[in-house]
Amino acid sequence: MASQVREWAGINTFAPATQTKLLELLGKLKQENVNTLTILVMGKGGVGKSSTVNSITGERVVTISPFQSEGPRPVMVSRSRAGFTLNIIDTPGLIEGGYINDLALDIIKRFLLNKTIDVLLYVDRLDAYRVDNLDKLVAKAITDTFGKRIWDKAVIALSHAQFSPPDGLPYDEFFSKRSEALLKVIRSGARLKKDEASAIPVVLVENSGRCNKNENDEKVLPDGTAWIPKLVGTITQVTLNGSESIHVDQKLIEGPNPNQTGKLWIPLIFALQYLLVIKPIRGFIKKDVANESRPSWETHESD
Ligand SMILES: Nc1nc2c(ncn2[C@@H]2O[C@H](COP(=O)(O)OP(=O)(O)OP(=O)(O)O)[C@@H](O)[C@H]2O)c(=O)[nH]1
Repeated sequence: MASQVREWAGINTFAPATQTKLLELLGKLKQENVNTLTILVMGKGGVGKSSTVNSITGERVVTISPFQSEGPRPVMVSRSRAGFTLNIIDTPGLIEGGYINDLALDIIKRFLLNKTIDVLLYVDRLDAYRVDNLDKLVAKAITDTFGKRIWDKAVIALSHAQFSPPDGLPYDEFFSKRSEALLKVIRSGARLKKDEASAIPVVLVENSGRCNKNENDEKVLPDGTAWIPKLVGTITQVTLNGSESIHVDQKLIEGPNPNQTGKLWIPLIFALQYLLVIKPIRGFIKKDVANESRPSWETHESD
């Protein structure tokens, strides 16, 4: 199967310094016997999911549109390099008209059947000023679909990182406030404990062609960090963090079967019905019959 996977040619488009760092990270994964890495990219519509997939691969593998794309279809891009396979699954936005797009979620689940998710890349924008109930619903939908443990394998990526915060607010302060607010709403939607949520790493992404570069021609954040190696480094850390990857099987897709669960109660309900209703009624009738005074005609006849 590996022979069908296309060579990861896009890595050659990165600045040499970025290429070196990426190859080092792939080497680190291979050293730990991780030869395949599958990243699931999720988030609301138009936040930069597809652009981030293209940035990581260094290729235009998925189409980008300024408008929310139509047709809720996930796409898996696979690339191999030096015996290592990278799979990235781009998914459609999870919100449609102010609600969770259940159809998109269902299609994503079925697309993932028999696949193993090593990392969940949850994308949102840095340049947003508030979180709302929709963010909470998205986090809840992800937990309801894949289970709470998927957040042990999560990295949050905030796109549009080359952004100037309003009112002269320092960039770091804006970033930490935005991260905190998002983690808080994810925590409540995903039903995570405080420490589980604060363990989720948040990294910055700038997909624009106008992203600043350093003297080595690497794409950098406003603080000078080369963001592609930083993002892939964080993905590597989460891959190797010891918590289990999420295998999507039929059972996970279908969830607990309510009919099956109901059936287990049937014998117990019958037993309780017998003990609490039928048995006492029988006893009561028997007692009643025994106590009944014989009718006068019966008494006469026997005289
Ligand atoms: N400046 C800037 N623009 C971005 C960035 N990421 C995405 N965009 C733009 O935002 C728009 C939406 O980006 P997409 O990558 O298609 O977003 P998406 O989340 O995949 O969208 P859907 O597939 O519709 O859910 C496009 O016009 C992108 O060019 C970023 O980091 N910086």
